[in-house]
Amino acid sequence: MSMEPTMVKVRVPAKVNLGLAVGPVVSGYHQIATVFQAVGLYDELVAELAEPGVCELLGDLPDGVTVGEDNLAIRAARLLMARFEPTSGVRLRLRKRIPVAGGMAGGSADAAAALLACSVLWDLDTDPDDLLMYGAQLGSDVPFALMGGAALGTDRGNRLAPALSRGHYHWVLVFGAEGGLSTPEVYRRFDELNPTPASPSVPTDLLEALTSGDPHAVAEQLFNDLQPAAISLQPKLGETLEAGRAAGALAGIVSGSGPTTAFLAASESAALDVARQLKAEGHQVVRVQAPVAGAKIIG
Ligand SMILES: C[C@](O)(CO)[C@H](O)COP(=O)(O)OP(=O)(O)OC[C@H]1O[C@@H](n2ccc(N)nc2=O)[C@H](O)[C@@H]1O
Ligand SMILES: Nc1ncnc2c1ncn2[C@@H]1O[C@H](COP(=O)(O)OP(=O)(O)OP(=O)(O)O)[C@@H](O)[C@H]1O
Repeated sequence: MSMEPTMVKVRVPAKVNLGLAVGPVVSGYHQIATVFQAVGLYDELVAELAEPGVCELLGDLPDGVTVGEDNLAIRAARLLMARFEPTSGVRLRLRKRIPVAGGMAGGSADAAAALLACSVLWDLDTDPDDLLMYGAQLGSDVPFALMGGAALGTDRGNRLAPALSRGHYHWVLVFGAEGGLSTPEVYRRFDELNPTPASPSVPTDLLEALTSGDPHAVAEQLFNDLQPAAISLQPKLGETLEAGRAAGALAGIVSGSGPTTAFLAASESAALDVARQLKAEGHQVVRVQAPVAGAKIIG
């Protein structure tokens, strides 16, 4: 009797970049230095065994994502299928909560979830490092979605080292009200605004703040080199950042390439107050804790 499961369910988190330094382009990608933190906002993916050769995605997906071959979850499953030629196929079901084109690595999260789910479903001979390597082939943010927690990312963002982190952080996320932002477009605007960027690095002050466990210290060190580019494409983001600070957040930043904005609060009750006020002003708001684990099997 086979002990292999016929169905695997994976939960995978979104990310924020606590610091994002962007440098020059090398081979089509910007060199970056970033501190990733996985936050408690999750997509869920179920992978079920299917007839040989089948690789398909079902699910009621939000605007901007299709179930077709370009979906990152499908691309991840296809990559493993081509590499390992499993005897059965796979049917994926995706439940998205991470905003699409929101700067929180939602598509990357789904690719990470599919890699993990399919490797278990097909009982593949892969270790965590193999999955990180396949992830990097699918997108710069995919390895971190597998790893979770807090990490330093360099090169294209795909080369990871775990970062020491103490404490729990309370964030209020505000989703973009004017649709998503295209990551390549934000990087292009960055190039227009910064014709000769310096080689990127993460300040040790940020890493030290993270080990202190003090949200006030971390709040002082938050930065995002893509923020001016994102604001230049969606000027209202500047007003949202102001609103979050006025509502009592310690600091606010654009998350990654935006347009999600992330506000760090001093405590859970402070986050509740910030969220309540921003909601009353008409913003679409979610409260999350961080750091959380990376892609994980939950059934
Ligand atoms: C903004 C961040 O989310 C910060 O973590 C990432 O840098 C973006 O990572 P991602 O969405 O996984 O990006 P990928 O799917 O690898 O690349 C999409 C496109 O974004 C641009 N891109 C991405 C990553 C990078 N280091 N430099 C880039 O210039 C490139 O035009 C690339 O073709
Ligand atoms: N499973 C998926 N979920 C969301 N978008 C996907 C997925 N697969 C492919 N895409 C495509 O990728 C584009 C970027 O989506 P995504 O949600 O990953 O953006 P993002 O969160 O801004 O990315 P990042 O933070 O990594 O830059 C979408 O516009 C969509 O067309």
